[in-house]
Amino acid sequence: MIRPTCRNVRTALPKTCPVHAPRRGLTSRTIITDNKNLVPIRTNLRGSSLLNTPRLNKGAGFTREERAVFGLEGFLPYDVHSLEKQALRAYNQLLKQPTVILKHAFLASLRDQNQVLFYRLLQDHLKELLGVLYTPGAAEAVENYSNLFRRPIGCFISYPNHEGMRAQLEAHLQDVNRTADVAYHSKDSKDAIDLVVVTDAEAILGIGDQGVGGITISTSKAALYTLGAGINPNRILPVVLDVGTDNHALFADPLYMGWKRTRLRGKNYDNFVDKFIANCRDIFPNAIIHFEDFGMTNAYRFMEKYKDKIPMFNDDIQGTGAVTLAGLLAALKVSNQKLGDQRIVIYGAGSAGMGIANQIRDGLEILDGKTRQEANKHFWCVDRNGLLVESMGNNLRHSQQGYARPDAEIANWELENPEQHAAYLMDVIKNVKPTVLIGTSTSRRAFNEDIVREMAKYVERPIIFPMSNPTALCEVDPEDALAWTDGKALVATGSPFAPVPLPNGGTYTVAQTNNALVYPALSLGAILARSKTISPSMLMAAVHSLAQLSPALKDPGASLLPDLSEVRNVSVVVAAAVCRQAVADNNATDQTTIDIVNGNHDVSLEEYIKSQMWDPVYRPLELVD
Ligand SMILES: NC(=O)c1ccc[n+]([C@@H]2O[C@H](COP(=O)([O-])OP(=O)(O)OC[C@H]3O[C@@H](n4cnc5c(N)ncnc54)[C@H](O)[C@@H]3O)[C@@H](O)[C@H]2O)c1
Ligand SMILES: O=C(O)C[C@H](O)C(=O)O
Ligand SMILES: [Mn+2]
Repeated sequence: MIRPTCRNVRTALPKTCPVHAPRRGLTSRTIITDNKNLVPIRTNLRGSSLLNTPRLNKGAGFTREERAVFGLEGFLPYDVHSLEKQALRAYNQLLKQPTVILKHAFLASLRDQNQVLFYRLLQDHLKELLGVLYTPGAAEAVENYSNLFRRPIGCFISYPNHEGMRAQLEAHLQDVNRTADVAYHSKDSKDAIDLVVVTDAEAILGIGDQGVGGITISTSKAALYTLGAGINPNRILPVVLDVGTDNHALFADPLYMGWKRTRLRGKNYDNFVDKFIANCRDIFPNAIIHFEDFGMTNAYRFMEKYKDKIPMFNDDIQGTGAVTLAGLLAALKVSNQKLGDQRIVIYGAGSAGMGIANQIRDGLEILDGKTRQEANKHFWCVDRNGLLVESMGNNLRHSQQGYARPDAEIANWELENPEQHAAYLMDVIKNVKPTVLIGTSTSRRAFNEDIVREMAKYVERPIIFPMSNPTALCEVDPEDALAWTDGKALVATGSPFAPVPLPNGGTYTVAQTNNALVYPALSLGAILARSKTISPSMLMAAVHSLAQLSPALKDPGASLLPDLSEVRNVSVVVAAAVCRQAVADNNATDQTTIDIVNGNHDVSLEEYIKSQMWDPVYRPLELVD
């Protein structure tokens, strides 16, 4: 039980209300005891307006008293149903949907009707439904966005309307503030948004440019924030920046709903994104900005520009780097190896690939005391044109440059196809004899039998992480990787896979190395700390805390990382590590969190984090004029 610790109880609330205001003059958050779900939400909506407001609607769950107060009796069938009963009905309806895409559409429409029920249904069946809502189901939903469209969710910032951008964002703020939720909002109306998840949809998962349909990746990531870290869904703004599309199929589709122009590039694009960031900082000054699925060059440029100035991160680069290093550290525990002894091949040197390299490189520097130059030598990065080598010069992207190998290194290699004047994956495997092979190439089945068997010739426990999403783009099926290595490979994938029966009996549980195991907690920690930036040390704290939760540490045959359906428990631990690091680095500005981390409070950090997490339950409603 969390005891109330702040002194100024808000007078406007009933005496029993467990809400305590922050001390004056500090930027601390409201502390809510574990009775937070009893705090009423105030609204002036009644009748069908209330039923049509998903964040307040309870449908058949409205009590008799609420039906009387809010004028609902004539709008609802008589019987009052519990949330459990409603969730059962919704689940039965979902099961009748024959395909993943129809299940996804059903969930989207439920989210549009009754927010609590949507999250409750998902929470009750998380393992089963994650693949529908998130990867891989989200990929199909993005591709089919304009055809399946019913009602918009999220925020659409379209270039042709750029002059009205500020007003459009302010309209979203007003929309949130219209339902003052005193359990989560401070009095400052600008404090209504904790998190902005933004994509420009140029590189959605591994399926490329998806134009306005990219909103579904922002809304799916947002839902995972709520399910995975209890971030209040009404305090997250999912955004698509519609800057046109270079996807010909979308152009040809008469039902396409985005801006039908080729993608904006150059100065106008930069100004547009900068203006978006500036507006967000002004209108939602406390919000973390999560960048998702931007094209590689833009992803790195904007991350470099803002990461030391504002609380932002790029999930594909930094979130993916963090989850992969955590998985790798767990795998090395199983194989009894040191990070500093690894030879690492990254196949697909894009946003995710180079983000992974950067995070492992940071690990080599911090954990093994290597210099940057020494650390870089542990990597061989292979892209479309083969192994990255120094003579590629200006053809190398900025983020790839430190990792290019000297040309002299491959001069004596016997290449499979010497006429191509480049070393490809098989050449690298034969000559480097890597211990770790990571796939972020979107190249389906690129780790074929020859590649995997060749790798396994030289290494006792090959570590193979085919990270590409969705499932169909995975570089190797875990079942194959295990069969070709006599069950010795340590495998983890980006998309979910079923456990694999092993040749010698037993099964291998395939860890899902998906950034969803990290980003919800990373942001939750940063939100609670109100950290000025999301620093490398906060990311490293997330890595270590996640790696320590690896089931494989206790049982070498178990999954390398906790199951994604456990993400809510994982997030408490990881967010605590992130908060502690933010405080240790003087990066935190929230006085309550600072006090708790420093032990100057009678709640533990973990208890406090749990108390701040939003639960899918019906809260009381209070009618106001
Ligand atoms: N598991 C996770 O958490 C996670 C996170 C982010 C991205 N991903 C996945 O990683 C993949 C890449 O995403 P990204 O954002 O880095 O995209 P990206 O476009 O930035 O990078 C892909 C890179 O792969 C290269 N490539 C393409 N075909 C190749 C081939 N045949 N051989 C070698 N290289 C090839 C491209 O040139 C590019 O550099 C996607 O499938 C994405 O879903 C997974
Ligand atoms: O969305 C995911 O499942 C992970 C990642 O961000 C990706 O782009 O593949
Ligand atoms: Mn992504």
